[in-house]
Amino acid sequence: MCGIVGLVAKSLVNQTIFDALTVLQHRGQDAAGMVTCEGNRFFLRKDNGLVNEVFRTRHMKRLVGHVGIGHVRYPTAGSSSAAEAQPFYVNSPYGIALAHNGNLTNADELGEEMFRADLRHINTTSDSEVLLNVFAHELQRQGKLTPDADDIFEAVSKVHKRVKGGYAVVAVITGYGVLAFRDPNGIRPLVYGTRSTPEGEECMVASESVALDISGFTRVRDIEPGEAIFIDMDGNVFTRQCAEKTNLAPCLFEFVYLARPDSIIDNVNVHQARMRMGVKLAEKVLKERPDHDIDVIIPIPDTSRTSALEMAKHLNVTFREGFIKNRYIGRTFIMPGQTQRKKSVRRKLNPIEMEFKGKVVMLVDDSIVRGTTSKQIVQMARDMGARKVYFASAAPPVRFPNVYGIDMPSPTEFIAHNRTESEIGEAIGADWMLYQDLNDLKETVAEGLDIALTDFDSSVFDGYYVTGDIDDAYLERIDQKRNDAAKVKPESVDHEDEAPADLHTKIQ
Ligand SMILES: O=P(O)(O)OC[C@H]1O[C@H](OP(=O)(O)OP(=O)(O)O)[C@H](O)[C@@H]1O
Ligand SMILES: NC(=O)CC[C@H](N)C(=O)O
Ligand SMILES: [Mg+2]
Repeated sequence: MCGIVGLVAKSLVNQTIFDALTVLQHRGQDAAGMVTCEGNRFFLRKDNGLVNEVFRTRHMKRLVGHVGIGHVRYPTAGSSSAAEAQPFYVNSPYGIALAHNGNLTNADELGEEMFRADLRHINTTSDSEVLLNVFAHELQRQGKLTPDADDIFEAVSKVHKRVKGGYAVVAVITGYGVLAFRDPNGIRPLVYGTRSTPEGEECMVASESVALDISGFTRVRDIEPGEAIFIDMDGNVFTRQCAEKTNLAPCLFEFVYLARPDSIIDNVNVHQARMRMGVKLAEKVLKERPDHDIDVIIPIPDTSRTSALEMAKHLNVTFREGFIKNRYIGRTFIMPGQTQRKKSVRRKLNPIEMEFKGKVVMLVDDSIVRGTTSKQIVQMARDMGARKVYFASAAPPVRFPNVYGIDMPSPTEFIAHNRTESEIGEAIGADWMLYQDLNDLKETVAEGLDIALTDFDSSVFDGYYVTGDIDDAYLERIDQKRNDAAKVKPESVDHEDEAPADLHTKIQ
């Protein structure tokens, strides 16, 4: 789940895009990039690293123009080399740069089609480069010297016909403006907002509304599944539904873990949804063990804090921050390798002994995927003298691979693989294991909405894939290609050495 942003402003966009990317950093920590456009020229800076490492003052000074897009990357396809950082660029037609959150499930077939039928060259193993080329090809086929919004929307309609998977996209077309669109199931989030300035209205599109908030944009609405929005260079906004068949089925994991709590996604207040997850967990505790002996509820920071606090309140049990998080270490789950993830948990979280000693503790996390965090945390709680250690997860067991933009390709790597809930508890060393039920989780997200939200991409929990194109052979293929062992490279191999040479003018 990368983070994307697109902006058409009345003054330079570089700082506002930078600010947006810093609050979308939780969606991708591996690479960052930005393209700005002035007149008929693009300016590109992208590299591996966090936002404030990639964009130094010297780069920012040269990212000129009042139109641009940005990206933070968490790879789900191809390699993690800097050459696959986004945005990607093609010079024809017009000059287009594109950034993508999600994952295409037919990228291999499309890549082949690009080569054989569309006579286009793809230079990396990134699915996003394929997506850009499909769009470029379809826009070129409109055959216009100066395309208008209708031509651009027509090309997006064609993209929806060819591309499968999860995709929220921002693109900038040289001299014309910024385009954004969302897949027909609305799997990955996309929202837009506006800001008034003395020079006129400015428009931003982003993965999460928090990006709008911090720069004073007012959220207008989510982009609908299949819908596209085009903002021309003067800031005029055009929207159109470009897909024939749509069905809102947002990724349930966004609400559990991926998104920031201060975002609103598909009209769902993520913070409130997580609070309700805590209440549901408390209800389940009371149902399973009405005479429970929990002394204290301790969250595993950061993401579970919101639900753990509400769970404690509902159970009338003390809530304590027993683990202190090192604020300088990023999210462990989205780190690229298991060795790094494993090491990071201990460096990131340190227990406070008095909160554990002699107590029956209920640890709460938002989710358990590989069990990297929970195993170590339970052990830490015991080392601190906890009498009993219980564990609750605000999401059901993660049992199935994700194919829409979360790098979880390999079911055998999940702690829940071939284990019942109580066996998972044993595997992480907990005395009692409590999981949220899937229906309860869905209810916590959908509660209180004006328009009913009934469908979700809940594939990681139930193995149902909303795009309808996923079979066992596909899952087997991505497992072989992207499991942790397949990704491990000998220490001596420098990713930069394998990267295709830079083809485009890039600000160094
Ligand atoms: O079972 P695992 O494979 O360990 O994955 C699940 C854990 O990873 C995430 O935390 P992360 O450190 O990424 O981010 P957070 O600080 O936002 O909680 C998530 O919140 C769980 O704690
Ligand atoms: N997490 C994502 O959204 C990844 C986008 C794209 N598939 C990539 O690997 O770069
Ligand atoms: Mg966590």
